[in-house]
Amino acid sequence: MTARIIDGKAVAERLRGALAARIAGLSFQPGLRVVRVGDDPASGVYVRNKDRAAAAAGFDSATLQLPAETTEADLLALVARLNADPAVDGILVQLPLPPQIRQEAVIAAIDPAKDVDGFHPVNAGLLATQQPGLVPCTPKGCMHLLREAGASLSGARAVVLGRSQIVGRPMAQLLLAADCTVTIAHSRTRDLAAECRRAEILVAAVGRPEMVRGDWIGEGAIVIDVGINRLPSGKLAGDVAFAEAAARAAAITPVPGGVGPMTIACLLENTLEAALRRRGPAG
Ligand SMILES: Nc1nc2c(c(=O)[nH]1)N[C@@H](CN(C=O)c1ccc(C(=O)N[C@@H](CCC(=O)O)C(=O)O)cc1)CN2
Repeated sequence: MTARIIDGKAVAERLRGALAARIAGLSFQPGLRVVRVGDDPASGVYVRNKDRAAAAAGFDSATLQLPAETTEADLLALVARLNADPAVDGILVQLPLPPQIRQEAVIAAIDPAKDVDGFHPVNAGLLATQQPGLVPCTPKGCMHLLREAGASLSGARAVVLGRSQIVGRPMAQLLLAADCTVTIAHSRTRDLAAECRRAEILVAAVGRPEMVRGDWIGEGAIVIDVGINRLPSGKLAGDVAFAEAAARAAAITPVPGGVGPMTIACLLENTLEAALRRRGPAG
């Protein structure tokens, strides 16, 4: 079998186009503020791409850049100001944060109604209890891609490799809500390869370049690779050994050009959703 490549860049472009059309019909511009602390170069690229995509789709978007030595108290004060600003519908604090700032404290300080990352415990709880809330962008993007690949989810055996708060756990919740039979596998799982091989849908989110080898893939599986790992050569690699896996899978996402662009498109989707919930269609 040679896998169909799931083109995340194209799907993201379509989604951004659809969002732009919806925003053009509104009487207000949904507001997004991205906060970057320090000068992590990868974060710089992601934040610029978010700003560019948001502006092109018609959002009122701005990045607030803070120095690397910013204190937790200063960042919390900025979050409080953004929470109170009626022009701001979505707040995203770019991760990772410098070591003097507790990520959980900052996430917990964001108004859940403006938490377009979907990381706040209130939004995590709403997802876990199948109530409407803001859903983390990367898992949401993976669900879009699975639908795009024509995956029939109901009753399918899905394995999520990785148990992070940001990707693995919410991904498992979304697959469960779509009636998959879900296994979360992780570093302590016995015989990871065998668990993965049983999957009809495999979502790899471990952050280890090409850890998932071709013989971990069940014949005809749909493989979603969340990993974006920078190799010493400067090249990007996913968590899945792409060529080996593509020889067995029915469909697979590439890196780059798979899940990454969907993360940004879903951030915009969440910002529009947050704006409409807060303001209603007339603003
Ligand atoms: N507050 C958040 N911080 C971080 C998140 C997040 O969802 N919220 N996710 C990642 C980084 N990220 C978005 O912030 C992100 C990563 C990668 C891409 C992307 O489009 N990647 C391209 C390749 C880009 C390159 O050349 O480096 C691709 O995969 O095609 C978008 C967003 C951590 N922080």
